[in-house]
Amino acid sequence: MGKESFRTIQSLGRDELIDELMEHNALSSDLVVKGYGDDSTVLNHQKGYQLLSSESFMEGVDFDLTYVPLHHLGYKIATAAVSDIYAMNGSPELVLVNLSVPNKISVDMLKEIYRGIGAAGKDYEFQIGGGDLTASHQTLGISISCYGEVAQDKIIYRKGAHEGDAVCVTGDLGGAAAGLRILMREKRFWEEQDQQQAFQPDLTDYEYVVRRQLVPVARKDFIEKIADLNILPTSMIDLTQGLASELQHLAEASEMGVYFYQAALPISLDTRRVADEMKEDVDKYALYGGEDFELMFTLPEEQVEGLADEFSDFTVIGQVTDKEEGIRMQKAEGEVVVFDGSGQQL
Ligand SMILES: Nc1ncnc2c1ncn2[C@@H]1O[C@H](COP(=O)(O)OP(=O)(O)O)[C@@H](O)[C@H]1O
Ligand SMILES: Cc1ncc(C[n+]2csc(CCOP(=O)(O)OP(=O)(O)O)c2C)c(N)n1
Ligand SMILES: [Mg+2]
Repeated sequence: MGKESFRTIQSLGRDELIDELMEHNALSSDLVVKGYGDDSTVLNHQKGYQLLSSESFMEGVDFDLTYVPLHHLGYKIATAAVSDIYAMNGSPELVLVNLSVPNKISVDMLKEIYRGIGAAGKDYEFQIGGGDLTASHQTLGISISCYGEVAQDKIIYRKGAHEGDAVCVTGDLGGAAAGLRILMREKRFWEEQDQQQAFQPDLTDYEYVVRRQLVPVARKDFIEKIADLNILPTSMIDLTQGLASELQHLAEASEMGVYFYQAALPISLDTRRVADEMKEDVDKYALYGGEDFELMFTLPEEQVEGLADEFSDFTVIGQVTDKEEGIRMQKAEGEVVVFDGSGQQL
């Protein structure tokens, strides 16, 4: 391939890349209700829909073995995979685990990863159904595909948000990014020492954010609560990447705009404390940090109170607007900023 034809992945962007790759897909099976482009793939099923989601973690890109306990790694990747099933209002049933294993990883280390996946299986109620195992030269790679189910009249897509709906998020945002900052700082500190000792930082002051990074929890509780209350959000997505990017995904799929308030972003005090210490803007953790695995959903205004009466761990951050209005954030001081197509703030 000539050098002029070498297009870098960065030059295209993630969503455009996936679109281009998928141009090679030749078939459109009757089984498939929604192919790629939402949190899970949706298939027809006698009783409802089947859901499929997939997550890959590469050492050095998605995790760093210096500071990630292996059972946490197993739990976290399972969380990431089931979170996409919950984001469709489904329940996970089974996962397939693919491992690419370098020589530096022992049997006991792999068993630790599986202990984490098994613990997630108990919490989220899925079975480990099989997988694949291959060797790798240097780096550990793990991928989990998750199979789940949802009743036809309960499925929630990214599309479906209506003008005027409240835009809501569960839990708090930016904690995982704050935790990553702390772990990276401690690693740098350790590297600057003579590295005689194993990496054993004292993280007691940062317990909350470090847990948010290492062992995030998918919001099964929210899915169960809305089922109990018979509340059906009009659209939903999980927050794997930062809020800005997922707002873009939801707004685009729904062909709507979103107006939201910076001051309304739910951010814990522990997360704020880390940003202060790092002299960084905490809202950037929430907007661009990612890995919070919270759910963002839209709900007709008149249903918000009913949900709030029964479930307190969610926040209204704004409302759905006309598509022409784009994605806009009103800053605490009143200034309004627009987000462009890539989710970056203009
Ligand atoms: N390599 C790929 N080929 C085809 N589709 C892909 C690929 N990677 C991701 N997708 C699809 O793009 C959509 C978004 O994926 P992704 O950004 O990984 O979402 P999430 O953050 O919810 O895991 C999904 O529908 C997924 O199936
Ligand atoms: C060593 C290390 N580097 C970076 C991160 C941060 N990180 C890893 S995955 C991720 C979220 C986005 O992941 P991506 O693969 O783009 O998401 P998906 O395919 O699931 O949408 C972030 C912020 C991390 N946790 N550990
Ligand atoms: Mg998702």
